Amino acid sequence: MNMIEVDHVSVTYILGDIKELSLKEFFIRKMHGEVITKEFKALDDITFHVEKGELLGIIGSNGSGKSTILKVLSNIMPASAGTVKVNGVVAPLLELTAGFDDEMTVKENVYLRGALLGYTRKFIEDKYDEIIDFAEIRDFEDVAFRKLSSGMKSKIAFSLASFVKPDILILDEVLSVGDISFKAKSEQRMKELFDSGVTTILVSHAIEQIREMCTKVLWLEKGHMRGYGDTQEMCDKYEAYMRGEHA
Ligand SMILES: Nc1ncnc2c1ncn2[C@@H]1O[C@H](COP(=O)(O)OP(=O)(O)OP(=O)(O)O)[C@@H](O)[C@H]1O
Repeated sequence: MNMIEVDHVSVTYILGDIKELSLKEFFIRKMHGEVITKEFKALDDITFHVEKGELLGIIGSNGSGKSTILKVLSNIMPASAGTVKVNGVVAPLLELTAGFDDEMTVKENVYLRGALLGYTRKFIEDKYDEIIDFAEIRDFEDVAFRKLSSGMKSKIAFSLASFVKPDILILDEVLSVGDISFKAKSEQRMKELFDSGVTTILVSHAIEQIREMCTKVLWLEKGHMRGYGDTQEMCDKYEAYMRGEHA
C-alpha cells in the first residue's frame, strides 16, 4: 500500500521585488510595469512513492530541493504543479525548536508545544517525566527556555517530538541532535519508531546513516531527480558525484 504518492511535482519560488513590496505598492508598480520578478524552479518534475513501512532517504547537495519536498509533503507549502497524495497522519519533525516560547519555562513549553503537536494534557502529564529525563534537563525545568544552550533546546525539542505515534514521519536532519551520547540515544529512539512500522522520509547529509537505515533513496540535484531506487547504488553514485566523478 502506498502511503505517499508524488506525481510530477514542481515547486516554483517567486524571487525579486514582490517580497519587499506592500500589496498597494505592488499593484501601483505593476500598473506602471515596474515590478521585477523572477521565477526559480526549486523542484522540477519529481515523481516517487513510499510504501507502508518503508524508509525513504532523500540525498543531494546543498540547495537541491530536499527541504522543499519535505515542506510540500508536510502541507507547509503547495506544489506549483503535479499532485501529492498522503494516506495517514503526518508528523513533520522539521525545524525542531520552532514553536517554543523563549520567555516561558521548559515545563510550560513542554505543555504548550505538546498541545501544538496534538498531544492531550493527560498524555503530556503521563509522559512528562520521561520527556524531561530523556532530554537530560531535569534541573532546568523551571528555567526560561531562552536560558538553555542550543544543544539543550534541541534535546528537549527532540524528546518531545519523538513521543508522537504517527503513520508517516518526516525528518530533516534531526538525527544529529546534541552531543555524542545523546546522538546515540536519539538514534536508538528513532530506530524503535522505525521498527514499529512507521513509514518514514528522512533527509540527511550523513550518507552512512542513509546507507544503514533506508530501504530506498531519492537523489536530487538542482531540483531534478538524479536517481531513485536502491539505497547502496544511489549512495555510491552520489558519493562518486561529490568526489567530482560527474557521470
Ligand atoms: N522561500 C524561498 N524563496 C526562494 N527560494 C527558496 C526559498 N526556499 C528555498 N529556496 C531555494 O530553493 C532551492 C532549494 O532549497 P532547499 O532548502 O529545498 O534545498 P536543500 O536541498 O534542502 O538544501 P540544504 O542541503 O542546503 O539544506 C535553493 O536554491 C534555495 O535557495
